[in-house]
Amino acid sequence: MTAIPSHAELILPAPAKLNLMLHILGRRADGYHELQTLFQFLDHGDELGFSLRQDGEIRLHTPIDGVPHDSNLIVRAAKRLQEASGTQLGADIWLDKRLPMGGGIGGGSSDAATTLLGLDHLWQTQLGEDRLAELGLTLGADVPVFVRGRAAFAEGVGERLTPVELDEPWFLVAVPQVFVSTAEVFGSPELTRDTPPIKVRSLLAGGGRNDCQPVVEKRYPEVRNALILLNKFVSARLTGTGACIFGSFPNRDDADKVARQLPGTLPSFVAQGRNISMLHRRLQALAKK
Ligand SMILES: C[C@@](CO)(OP(=O)(O)O)[C@H](O)COP(=O)(O)OP(=O)(O)OC[C@H]1O[C@@H](n2ccc(N)nc2=O)[C@H](O)[C@@H]1O
Ligand SMILES: Nc1ncnc2c1ncn2[C@@H]1O[C@H](COP(=O)(O)OP(=O)(O)O)[C@@H](O)[C@H]1O
Repeated sequence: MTAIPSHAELILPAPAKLNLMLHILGRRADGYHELQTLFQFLDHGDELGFSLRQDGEIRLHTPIDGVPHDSNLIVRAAKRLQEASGTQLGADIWLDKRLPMGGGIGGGSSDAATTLLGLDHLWQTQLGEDRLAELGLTLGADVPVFVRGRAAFAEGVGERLTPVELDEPWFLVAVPQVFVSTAEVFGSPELTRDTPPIKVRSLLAGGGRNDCQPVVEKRYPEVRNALILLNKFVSARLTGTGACIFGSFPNRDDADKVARQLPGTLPSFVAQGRNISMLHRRLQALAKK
């Protein structure tokens, strides 16, 4: 059952992402970390529904437990777009939450990007992708890549994006049942922050790792145990700061077979890696209508 009513005027996906690798190069004066990371989208995600309101109100009708209405990235994104565009319009919004939260697969950031693009379309504010990516960055480091919708090599804190063409394998993503705090991982004394920068070309030839993984494995036994388990079938790696881990397969069947062998205590899903996000594919289809 979807949480989105059939009368919603616009229904759009908010896909997950994976960090196929994540290197930490250093720490900036403001405490944020300089990264190099490779983002690819998954054909699996949340879904959002939008309808116009003439009274300027932003109403999210599907609250998330533990996230107050005005802190929800969807509401924050909608308000940021109202301020930036000066529109007098508002919106009713519904979220069908399918992605695990705080899992390193970017659900909150993707919801924010889908809200920016969806309302820009509905309100006809026509801010353009550059301005929307800029607005997105004020909501979170991962929002711009979802606004752009192209698999990318990211530098800086994730905002300097170079689009890349990657293979599109199938991924098995396992979801250890633990919440990993991004701030705790980045704040850990044992985190290595001195990986030398690499060129995107050498990365595409293969390789890379996730520098956060040793810290997360040490602090979160649930993640360490899940990695041990998945590594029995496929080379497994952490995405972002976790808790989700993933392995890649040449086809869906192989991924499904491994998924069936994981214990019930380790939920998982299978999805294809995509270089153009399904949000953008949907928006392109709408533009052609
Ligand atoms: C690590 C990545 C990789 O894609 O993803 P996730 O695991 O969150 O999905 C992101 O860079 C996460 O970016 P984002 O999700 O915006 O992080 P935030 O919640 O804003 O950051 C939480 C905290 O982590 C630290 N932080 C975050 C990003 C960064 N480049 N350096 C940092 O030091 C900061 O202390 C910040 O206050
Ligand atoms: N719409 C939203 N969806 C998910 N999380 C949200 C949302 N709005 C705010 N948040 C907050 O952002 C945190 C990180 O969410 P999420 O993007 O799922 O994690 P990650 O960046 O690790 O993939 C959540 O724990 C929650 O407190």
